[in-house]
Amino acid sequence: MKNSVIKVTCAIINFKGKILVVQRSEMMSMPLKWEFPGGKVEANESEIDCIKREIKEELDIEISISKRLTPSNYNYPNMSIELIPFLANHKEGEIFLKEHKQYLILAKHELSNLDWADADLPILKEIINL
Ligand SMILES: Nc1nc2c([nH]c(=O)n2[C@@H]2O[C@H](COP(=O)(O)OP(=O)(O)OP(=O)(O)O)[C@@H](O)[C@H]2O)c(=O)[nH]1
Repeated sequence: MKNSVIKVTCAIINFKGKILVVQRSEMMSMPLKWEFPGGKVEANESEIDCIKREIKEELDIEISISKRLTPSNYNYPNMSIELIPFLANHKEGEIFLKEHKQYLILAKHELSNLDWADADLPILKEIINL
């Protein structure tokens, strides 16, 4: 399993022109790192179904997807991931965090101040240049 690439989707969710970001909890791997909400694609699941499911599970909100951005391939010491980003809009529901420590809704120029998971850095760059 060590050599297989794990597919992970994540969502860059637009809230009135700002972007929702979440911080991993102390109990998760990569504790306290910031990331875009999302998670692993399950067997026989489409990327779009995956991101909608993960957002419902993690934040209890519904989103609509507007665009797939460029995937980021990253080799962590113990695993390799393909992180697949989607631009999304908040459709309905109030945010209720099920797993993460906290969330922030930030303007684009504020994003780079956070301590991000390494795989997210190319995605961050793409978003800032959009
Ligand atoms: N959701 C999400 N995961 C990310 C991002 N960047 C990044 O490196 N990851 C990594 O991709 C994996 C996502 O899987 P997950 O969210 O389903 O994982 P998890 O915390 O349950 O995983 P684990 O318990 O296996 O570590 C995690 O190892 C996470 O650290 C990101 O922006 N969003």
